[in-house]
Amino acid sequence: MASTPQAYRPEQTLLTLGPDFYDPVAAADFPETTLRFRNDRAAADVGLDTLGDAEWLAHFGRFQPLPGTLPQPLALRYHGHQFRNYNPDIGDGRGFTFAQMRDGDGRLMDLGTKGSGQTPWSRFGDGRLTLKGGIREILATEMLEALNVPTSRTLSLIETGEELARGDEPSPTRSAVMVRLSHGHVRIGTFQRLAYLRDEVNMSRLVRYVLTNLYDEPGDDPVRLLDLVVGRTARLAARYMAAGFVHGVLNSDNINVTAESFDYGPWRFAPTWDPAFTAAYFDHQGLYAFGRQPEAIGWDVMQLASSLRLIAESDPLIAALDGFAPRVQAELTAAVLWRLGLMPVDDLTDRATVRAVEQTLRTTGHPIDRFFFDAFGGALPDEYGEPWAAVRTTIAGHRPRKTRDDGYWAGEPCAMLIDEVEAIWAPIAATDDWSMLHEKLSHIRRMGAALA
Ligand SMILES: Nc1ncnc2c1ncn2[C@@H]1O[C@H](COP(=O)(O)OP(=O)(O)OP(=O)(O)O)[C@@H](O)[C@H]1O
Repeated sequence: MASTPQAYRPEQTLLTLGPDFYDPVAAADFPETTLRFRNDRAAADVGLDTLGDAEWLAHFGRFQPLPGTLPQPLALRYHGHQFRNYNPDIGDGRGFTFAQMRDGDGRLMDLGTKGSGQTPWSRFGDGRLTLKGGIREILATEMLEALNVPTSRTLSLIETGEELARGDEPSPTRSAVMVRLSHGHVRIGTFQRLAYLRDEVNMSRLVRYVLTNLYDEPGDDPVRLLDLVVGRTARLAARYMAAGFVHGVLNSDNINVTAESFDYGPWRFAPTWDPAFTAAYFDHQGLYAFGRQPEAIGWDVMQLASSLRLIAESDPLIAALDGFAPRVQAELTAAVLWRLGLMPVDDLTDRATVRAVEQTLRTTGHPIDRFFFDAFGGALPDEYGEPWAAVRTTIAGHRPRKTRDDGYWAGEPCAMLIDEVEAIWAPIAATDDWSMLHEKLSHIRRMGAALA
């Protein structure tokens, strides 16, 4: 991420896809707009940190267009497999792409919304987001960013003064509108929709759009695109595992082809290394359980390959898909070593280290966050007894990537288990006390700085 102040560089590249990809929409007219969270660190990466609070509210609560970018919000069209069932009736039902711009690294970024009102794709929904849902999204994105998982970032959360009815929250519950900063909003489901419609022209156009604008590789080769997506999604799956994160709803409409993680609904962090740990209460089969996430993401990428069959031969697509499992393995090794603050040695040694860590975490049921905190830099404290012998030996064979000088290591590990999420929400719900949230965010950012 760029560290110097960035100029605001607006774009409207999305319009080059043409009107078959989206529907112009308008934001809801909210009874109030109260600023609850502005992410100036993310804003600085796209030159928006100079906005005053009044301008911030005007753009991210009232959706007055930002200069030079999209003239009107666009609700994107997409389909997707939800828990393996194909659903052709989805699309942006409570959000839209509001603006596009370059970040400090020159990447094309989107500002997308959640809870901004109804669209042609709302079906039975109210188009709204609960305040608690927005806060959960802030917590997930900040934690994942600190733990080196590629993720969308929560740019803004504004409370909107409506009363919402929800089955999974005591109702009525408070409303909010969120803006996220994402490296594109092209989902695997965006491709699936075109395959479903057998629309070859737009499929080729979408391949070109993604390669040119999101992968910086001008071209139109669907196999090349699949190969790039395989590599990036393998990395995402591995980093979820090393972070102990369970996304909860890895449907194909929730997989961005840039493999930036997004859409934080019923997510949880796993307290222990339990492959069967499940986040969503409605995931009765454990389809998206902690240990099944690589398989779930791989399945979604297979749907991308099937969609691309519309314009490509199957053999090279299958060959590209075959790269997924080995890449997950290699990325998992790298991600676990990174979280341990260790340098790689050689392939065999690195894999042995990661295998020992995984097995011992699983058999001991030791808290994940505690272990990575204690083991950072390669020396396990004495309290870790006999069951940890193999881990102690293997990690000592690596040079540290970083020392433990940072003040973060003198405190307690920063975790984000469900009880703490609820504990952060409770004082906001009861007395509008936001202090716990802000304390937590600063602890998360201290962890991020200590790990980076
Ligand atoms: N309250 C709602 N009103 C209208 N549509 C909704 C609502 N909640 C969810 N949807 C729609 O249902 C589908 C699945 O919802 P999901 O929770 O995966 O997405 P989301 O959180 O709304 O958005 P995103 O995937 O962009 O983060 C999407 O098409 C979404 O727009």
